[in-house]
Amino acid sequence: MSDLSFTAVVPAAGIGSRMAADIPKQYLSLGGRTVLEQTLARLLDHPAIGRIIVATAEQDPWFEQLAIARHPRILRVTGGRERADSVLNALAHVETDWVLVHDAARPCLHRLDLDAVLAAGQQPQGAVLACRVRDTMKRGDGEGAISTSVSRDELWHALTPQCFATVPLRQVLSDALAAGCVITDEASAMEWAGFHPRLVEGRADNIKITRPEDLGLAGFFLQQMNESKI
Ligand SMILES: Nc1ccn([C@@H]2O[C@H](COP(=O)(O)OP(=O)(O)OP(=O)(O)O)[C@@H](O)[C@H]2O)c(=O)n1
Ligand SMILES: C[C@](O)(CO)[C@H](O)COP(=O)(O)O
Repeated sequence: MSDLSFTAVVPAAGIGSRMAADIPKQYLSLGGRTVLEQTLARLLDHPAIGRIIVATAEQDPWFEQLAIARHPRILRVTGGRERADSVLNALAHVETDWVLVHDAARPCLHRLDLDAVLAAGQQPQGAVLACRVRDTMKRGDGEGAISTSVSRDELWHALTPQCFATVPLRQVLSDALAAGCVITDEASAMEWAGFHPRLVEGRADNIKITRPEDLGLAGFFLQQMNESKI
């Protein structure tokens, strides 16, 4: 697939509160570049991806300092209060029939996983990269004790990229947010509208850098990836 049929949307407007760093986690150093630059490099390399629309915070002073900010395929737009708002703002600038949304905080995306979710996503239901739960899952009682165990059969971690037809996603995300739904990924909005996105099994090292311990892990995964030239 090399027809530039996808636009990538990269939500990068978060503050990284769980990372507890001095700057938003997408601008922390990883493998000699920022997290965001590492993520964008994975997307720029793919022949099916044309433009990349990066949603940053309105007052973000860091993005424009990056050389990649002047890349001809990259457009910066202003994000929103929540991740879903940032994605919706970016979707307003997507002109292709198909779009993939990928977190700025997920730099360890393997090419084969990106190939797979792009191939699976070009159909009405869309597709999300995901990995099966490995641990026994518990639901807490809210007071620090186990309420119950949750069957891990068919329990998945939703990752990104998540791929959909642009027009339906834009409309459904707008409607779901207007209806007051809590939307933490694009698939949630599509499910709310009755769609059943495909699950594309991906690698568990496609981690979302969220907490301090994730940065070192991401550095290790990236080093492994670069050594194996994936
Ligand atoms: N209003 C927001 C909130 C988040 N994001 C982006 O969505 C991705 C996933 O969100 P998350 O990991 O939750 O990032 P933060 O919101 O920055 O983290 P935290 O919840 O710890 O503050 C990140 O790339 C983040 O920059 C965004 O574009 N706009
Ligand atoms: C989109 C996502 O990465 C899929 O797991 C996740 O929902 C983002 O959640 P966050 O709370 O915005 O990090």
